[in-house]
Amino acid sequence: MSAGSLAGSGLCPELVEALEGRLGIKKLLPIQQKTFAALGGGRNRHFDLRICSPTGSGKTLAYALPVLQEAYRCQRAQLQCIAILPTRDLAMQVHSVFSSLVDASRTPSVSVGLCCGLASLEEERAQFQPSRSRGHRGQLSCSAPEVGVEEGGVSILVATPGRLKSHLERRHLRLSHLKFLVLDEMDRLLQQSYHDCIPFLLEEFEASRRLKERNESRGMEGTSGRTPGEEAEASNPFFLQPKYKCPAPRLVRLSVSATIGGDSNKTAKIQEEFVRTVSGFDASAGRLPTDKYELPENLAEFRVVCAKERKPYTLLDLLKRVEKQRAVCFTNSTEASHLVTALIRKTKSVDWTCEAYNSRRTPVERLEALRRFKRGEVDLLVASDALSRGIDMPAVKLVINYDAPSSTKNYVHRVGRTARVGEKGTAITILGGKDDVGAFKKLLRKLGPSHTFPSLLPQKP
Ligand SMILES: Nc1ncnc2c1ncn2[C@@H]1O[C@H](COP(=O)(O)OP(=O)(O)OP(=O)(O)O)[C@@H](O)[C@H]1O
Repeated sequence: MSAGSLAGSGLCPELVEALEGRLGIKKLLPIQQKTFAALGGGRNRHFDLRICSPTGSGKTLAYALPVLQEAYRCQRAQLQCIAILPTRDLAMQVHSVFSSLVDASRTPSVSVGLCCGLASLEEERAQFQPSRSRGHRGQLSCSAPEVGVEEGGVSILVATPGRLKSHLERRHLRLSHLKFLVLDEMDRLLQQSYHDCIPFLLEEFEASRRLKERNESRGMEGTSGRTPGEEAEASNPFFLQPKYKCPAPRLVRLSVSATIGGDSNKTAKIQEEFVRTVSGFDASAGRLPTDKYELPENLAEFRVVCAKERKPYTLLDLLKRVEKQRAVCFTNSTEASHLVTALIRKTKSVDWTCEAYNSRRTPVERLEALRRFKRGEVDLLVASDALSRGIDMPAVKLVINYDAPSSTKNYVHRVGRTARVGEKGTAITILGGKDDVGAFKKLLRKLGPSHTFPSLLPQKP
């Protein structure tokens, strides 16, 4: 059996079938193997976990697989996992990863919901309503329902912070069975103004757990025997045995990012307990990459230097020089993204088709732009940093930084849209004058002594 093969991975048959059949995945990537092992296939919930690994290394499935395996094991229509993503586009992307696996596995007790503001609060709330007609093999909880809170409904909820908070404030969600809280792009979630959602969620979870314990001690909950899920587990060799029996559900926080920082003041907000790290970073395996980031292995980096005011011409010249391919061009603002798009479209001698992708466009327009890009109808997406984090575009070959990135993290996430999952990719940064060159040199120092400053783009690459 080869390393990482699905057959020897400990994954349940539903997931193996879904991965192979729906996603065409034949083996697990290193960060996926490590995370699955650390979490004992979703059963080991004795510590919180930070999942740190370079862009495009497969972190989404790294957390999705143990979460789903645990949901299949339990076979209960209860909310077991909330995954929080900083933007709507990312939430939709992660929702579609979970959904494609769940749809392919045809396990009616497990379902996935999405709350990111695409629909009204009431429409989103409908996902949390019990759906007894689904004929799930598990059972709805015997515990007394909390006032205003629905039982049943989705097992995995993917949400943006603001929207999740709105549902929590209205008590639309029952949290007492929650096992996993995923904070994807954790460092960005903590940066944004709405990060107060996370302490709020943790407080709600605690309150809900206390209520459940009170109810149990008053004899209101009558589950003494094994659940159907536990019965199935006892005879199922695919589920790993836990080292210790877990008492009441413990909330495991899974923090995920290619650039998790070591700022303990910020991470304190997440209230991690006995935190461990699984790392896909070679040099710092087992430790947090606090001030050191890593780029994808097969990334070729170049720079082009020009006078500030000549940047538009330099970009056009670049597009004429390099072979037309699927590419993303980053700007530092939505205005610049629109201006650059208009410029390329107007320039007859440049035959790249392009679209603007930024926060000024509606979510539907952005989704459509992404779809057209993925279908190959658009060669170049001109994006503000709305696209720099997490968006998965497997076939991107080239990233152009029209505006120099503002930080090391920003550079890592931008260029990480290419050279994903072992593919080759190129990043070209346009530097407008000495100041840009100096600032860029400074921010790249954080990539460590082994990183060499990108060379000048050859005349004929
Ligand atoms: N085991 C696997 N085998 C082959 N491809 C995989 C595997 N797991 C994931 N992928 C693919 O790898 C790509 C990148 O995965 P993903 O988006 O999870 O990366 P990431 O590490 O979260 O990146 P980022 O840090 O940029 O968000 C996706 O297209 C995904 O389908």
